[in-house]
Amino acid sequence: MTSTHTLEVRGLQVRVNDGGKSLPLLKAIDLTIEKGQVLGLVGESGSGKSITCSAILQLLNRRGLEVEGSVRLNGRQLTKLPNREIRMIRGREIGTIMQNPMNAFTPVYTVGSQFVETLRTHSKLSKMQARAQAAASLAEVGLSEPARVMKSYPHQLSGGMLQRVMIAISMCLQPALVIADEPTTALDSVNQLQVLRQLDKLRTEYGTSILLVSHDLGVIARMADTVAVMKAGEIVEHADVHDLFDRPQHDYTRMLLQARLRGRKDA
Ligand SMILES: Nc1ncnc2c1ncn2[C@@H]1O[C@H](COP(=O)(O)OP(=O)(O)OP(=O)(O)O)[C@@H](O)[C@H]1O
Repeated sequence: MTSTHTLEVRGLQVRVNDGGKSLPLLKAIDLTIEKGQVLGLVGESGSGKSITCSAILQLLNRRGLEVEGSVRLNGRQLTKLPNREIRMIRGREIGTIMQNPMNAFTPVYTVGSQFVETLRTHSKLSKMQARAQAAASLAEVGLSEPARVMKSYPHQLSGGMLQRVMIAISMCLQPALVIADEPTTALDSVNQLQVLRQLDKLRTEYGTSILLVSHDLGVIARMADTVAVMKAGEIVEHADVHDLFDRPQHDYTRMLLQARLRGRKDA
């Protein structure tokens, strides 16, 4: 059977062993994302959004959590792959953009050397070719002084700049899927807008599918094609973005939307 989805998650369960008792963190969730589409994942704090991202990235088994179910990327089952293969898939086929981009970089190497190293790990580019591509890509994401950015250490750049470096890496590697977990939460509104624009470019120009986690329903309304709503480790509603905002089916979704309206009035 051939899959038309970039990402297809079926019956994904995560359980934690707590003093001999096995407690569910994710309760058999299903998700799909089509090529070039953005799936927004929303839900209150602790509902399981980050666990979902980590489970898709195959990062949980080694943390002593029990994981079951199926995760397919362009039809290929990721759950049974050896670590070496998964490490190559992370970066090359699945890019990540996280809330705190500082964690994605090693503090003691320049941003340029880490960018070049990442490109060379996943391609056959020479050092010079990789440097040229990295600089061009930094300019493409709107960083006006690529040479300075390349020479900087991570702590010398702002969060918004580092987020855009992460996006620039994805633009070079053109992964099938980017997982963006609260990518704009730590940014001011100008940087937020720039990062969202670049994420949008990633999907329109490169056909990248994006799993976008955000507690900000304004960001979701602007970016997502479909939305999945999580509550206590379950997907309670998965709908087209317009249907979700116009005709929410689940009480919990209605509550999230009302909380947003209240937040706007209070602001
Ligand atoms: N390694 C772990 N072991 C045990 N429980 C965990 C582990 N990681 C997360 N949890 C629990 O799983 C639940 C879901 O956490 P998760 O971080 O996915 O929530 P979230 O929806 O991303 O929240 P937030 O919006 O605050 O980031 C929480 O109750 C959390 O305490």
